[in-house]
Amino acid sequence: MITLESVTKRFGTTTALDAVSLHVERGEIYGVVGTSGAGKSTLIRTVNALERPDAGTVTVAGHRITELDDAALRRSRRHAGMVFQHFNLLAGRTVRGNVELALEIAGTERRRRTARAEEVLDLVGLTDRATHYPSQLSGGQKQRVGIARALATQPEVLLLDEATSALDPETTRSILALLRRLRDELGLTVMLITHEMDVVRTVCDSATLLQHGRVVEQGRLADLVAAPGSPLTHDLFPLGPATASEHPVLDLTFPGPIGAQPVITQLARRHDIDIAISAASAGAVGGTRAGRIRVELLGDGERNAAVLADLRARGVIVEDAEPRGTGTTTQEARA
Ligand SMILES: Nc1ncnc2c1ncn2[C@@H]1O[C@H](COP(=O)(O)OP(=O)(O)OP(=O)(O)O)[C@@H](O)[C@H]1O
Repeated sequence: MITLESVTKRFGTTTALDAVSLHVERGEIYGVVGTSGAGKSTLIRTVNALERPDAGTVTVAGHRITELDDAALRRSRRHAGMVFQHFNLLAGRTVRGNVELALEIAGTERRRRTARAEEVLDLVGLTDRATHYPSQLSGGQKQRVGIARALATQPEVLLLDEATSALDPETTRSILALLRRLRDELGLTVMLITHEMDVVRTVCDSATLLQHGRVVEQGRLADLVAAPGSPLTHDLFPLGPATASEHPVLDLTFPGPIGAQPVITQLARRHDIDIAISAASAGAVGGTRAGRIRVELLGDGERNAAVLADLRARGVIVEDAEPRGTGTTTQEARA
C-alpha cells in the first residue's frame, strides 16, 4: 500500500533521508521510529507528497506520487489522511465544521458534507460533540476530531505524526485502540511516526528504525524480537545500564513462546547454580510475546558455560550486557 524505493532527500548539506526503502502492506499498522532529527517527519512528508524526494520513488495506494504533476499530486493526497500532534483544529469552527472543512477543500458538494461528517464523527465516537468547539474538548476528543477529519475523504491510508505525544497514557491507549478498530473495520493502512516505544509495542505490526536518515532496522516486530542484536527489540524492552560485576552479566531475549516457559528456574536446578535477575521487561508485541531479562550467573566457569550452552539450545538470544545500556535510539534521545 505504501512503498518507498531508495528515497533520498537533502536540505542543503543535510541528508534527511539517505536511500530509504520500505514497504507497508495493506491493513498494516506501521511505525517509523528514531531519535530527533533521524528523518521521520521528512519521511512521512514524502508519503503525503508535501516533500518531493531528490531521488527514489514513493508509491501510495498504487499511485507513483513521485512522478505526478502538481494537479495530479493534489488529487492523490486524498488517498492519505493526515493526523497531527497538536490536532491543528480551527478554533472558530465546531467539531462538525472542522470535519466539513476537509470535505469542502476536497470539493465534496455541500449537501454530502454534513452527512459524511456525521458518519465519521460516529466512527470515532463523537456524535454528541458535533456542535461543540475545540476549546470545549479534552485532548483525546480533539485528536478524535483530527482522526475523523483525516478519514472524511475516505482515504485508504492514515498517516499520523506523533499523534499521541501530547496525550496522557490512558488517552493514548484509547486512541491506539481506536486506530486498531479503524484498521479492522475499514481495512485502513496506518503509518505512524513516534518516539514513544509504548506506542510501537501496543499497536504496530511492523516498524522501521531510522538513524541519521538511514534505515538501521526494519520488518515485522514478531520477526525482529527473534533476531539477535536487534536494536529495536532493545528499545522495545529496555533493561537500562548494567552494573559491573565479577560474574558474567547477560541480557537474555525470549522471543515468542519460550518466554512462557520457566527457563531460568529449570536451568538453575539442572546445573545447580544460582542465577540473579537484575532487570526485566516483557509484554506482547506484533501479535506475539517477547521479553528480556538481565541475569548474573553466579556459578564457576564450567557451570556458567553449561548454562550458556543450554540457554542457546533452547532458542534464547544471549548477549553480553553493555555497561552503558544498548539503546541506540529513543532511549538515548530521552536520556
Ligand atoms: N525544511 C527543512 N530545511 C532544512 N533542514 C531540514 C528541513 N526539514 C528537516 N530538516 C533537517 O533534516 C533532518 C531530519 O529532520 P526531520 O524533521 O525529518 O527529523 P525527525 O526524525 O522528524 O525529528 P523530530 O523527531 O525532532 O521531529 C534534520 O537534520 C533536520 O534539521
